[in-house]
Formats: sequence, structure tokens, C-alpha cells
Amino acid sequence: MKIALLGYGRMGQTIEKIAVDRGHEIVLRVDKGDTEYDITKADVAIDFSIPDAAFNNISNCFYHQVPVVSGTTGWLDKYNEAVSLCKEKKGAFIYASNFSLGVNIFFELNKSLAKMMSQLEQYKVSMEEIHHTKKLDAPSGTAITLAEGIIDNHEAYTEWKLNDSSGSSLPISAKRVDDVPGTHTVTYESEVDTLMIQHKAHSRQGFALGAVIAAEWLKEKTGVFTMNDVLNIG
Ligand SMILES: NC(=O)C1=CN([C@@H]2O[C@H](COP(=O)(O)OP(=O)(O)OC[C@H]3O[C@@H](n4cnc5c(N)ncnc54)[C@H](OP(=O)(O)O)[C@@H]3O)[C@@H](O)[C@H]2O)C=CC1
Ligand SMILES: O=C(O)C1=N[C@H](C(=O)O)C[C@H](O)C1
Repeated sequence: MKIALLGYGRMGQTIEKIAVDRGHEIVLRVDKGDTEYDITKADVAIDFSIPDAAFNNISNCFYHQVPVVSGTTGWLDKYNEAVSLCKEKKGAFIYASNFSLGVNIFFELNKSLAKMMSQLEQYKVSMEEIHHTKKLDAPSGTAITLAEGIIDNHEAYTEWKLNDSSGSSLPISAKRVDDVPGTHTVTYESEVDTLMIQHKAHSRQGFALGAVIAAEWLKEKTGVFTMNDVLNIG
């Protein structure tokens, strides 16, 4: 499979190694300032760029009918626009805030737990995410997906807020520490005990492998999909 990498930073370079190990060829590496490139030489594009660039990178793939997998976070105010454009241009698209297989299981576990805890008023929920200091967005895309999973399944919460537990807000704390690839913790606390679920990435390998698996799955499809479609869960 011929792959275009849209964004050749920490994730782009990790994806390259895994893709080559799985027998794929990288035919294009696009980074800041690269505007004149031929996306059509790729069978599939993988976008791990920056919040300000993701929507344009993804749209360009739709205009040229190149299937695109995006893991860039912090641009989701334009997600619905991207979905509409994909459908209009008969493109193929998967976005995930986290491509690691473990986190996608964690997302489902989080929803089931929220449904059960919704019946137990004595427990208050909070979330924490920890990432490296170079991360541009806060809270992380993964934390937002986890928060949405709780809000959809727990009666007491209607929105999430950074460090604010007032009213029906689910508080998220975002910490930045050198070199941490990504740790997410959901905590339910009562007066008598604490229940926690956590996913801790040991490196970027898991995110990159999931993105390559998603690209292999998407290559000859048309439509808008999620990692649940790829993994057949949820
Ligand atoms: N969904 C998931 O599983 C995961 C998502 N992420 C997300 O992926 C994104 C990238 O993360 P990471 O690799 O760590 O970040 P990096 O900063 O290491 O890489 C981003 C790259 O994008 C480049 N870039 C800037 N502008 C453009 C543009 N217009 N087109 C293409 N590339 C451009 C940057 O260049 P320059 O440095 O010169 O500006 C940089 O090389 C982030 O949004 C992060 O949150 C990260 C890990 C997992
Ligand atoms: O920027 C990162 O590094 C990561 N970003 C994603 C996010 O915002 O959730 C996924 C992962 O946690 C690493």
C-alpha cells in the first residue's frame, strides 16, 4: 500500500517505521510549508499534523478521492463539516482521538462503567490526562472522548470543563510532564472508597500501529467510519 504522511513529526515518523515493517511504502511526507504535492500518488493518507492544518489536509484528500485516516486532535469544531464533505465527494474517512487498540477497549469500558455508576449518587467522577510538554491542545482528544462517553451514559453530567466541578460539570485535569506519551484516568470517588480505571501508553507505538491498521482497513472503502468499525466493537 502506498501511504502519504500528512505531518512528519513524532507520530508521522513512528507510523513510517511501523508501516514499512508491515510491507507498505511511504510515497509522500508532508510537513509545515509543503503546499505543492500530488496526493493522488498515495493509496491512503494518514494525517497526524497540527490542529490548524488538519481540516485542510483532510479536505484535500476528499477532493482527490484518497482515503484518509486522521489522528490529529484539537480541530473537531470542523468535524461535521469534514463528514459532509467526505459524503459529498464520496471519499473515505476515519477520525479517532486515539488509535491505540487498548484505548478503544478503554472507551467501551468507560461507557459501561458510567452506565452502572449513574445509579450510585454517592460517587463523583473526575478525569485526569497527562501528556508531554510539547502537546498543543488541552484537554487531550482522548479525554474529550472519554468525557463524552460518560456524559452520554451518566445522568448527573451534562458537560465537561477543565478543573471545574460546579453544577453538572465533569472536571478534567490536564497535566504536562516531559516525555509522557499519554495517561488517562477516570476516577469515581465516594466517602468510603475510590474506583479508578486507567490507560497508560508506554510509547507512541500503540497509536501508530492502530493508525496503520485503520489505513489498511479503509483503503478500498467509501464512507465515514470509526475505530469501532475497524475493530468490530461497540
Ligand atoms: N489519535 C491518536 O492516536 C494520536 C493523536 N495524536 C495527535 O496527533 C497530532 C500530532 O502529534 P505529534 O506527532 O506528537 O506532533 P508533532 O508536533 O511531533 O508533529 C506534527 C507535525 O505536523 C507538522 N505540520 C505543521 N503544519 C503542517 C501542515 N500544514 N501540514 C502537515 N504537517 C504540518 C509539524 O511541522 P512543524 O513542527 O514544522 O510545525 C510537525 O512535524 C497531535 O494533534 C496529537 O494530539 C498524537 C498521538 C496519538
Ligand atoms: O498529543 C499526543 O501525544 C496525544 N494525543 C492524543 C490525544 O490528544 O488524546 C492521543 C494520545 O493521548 C497522545
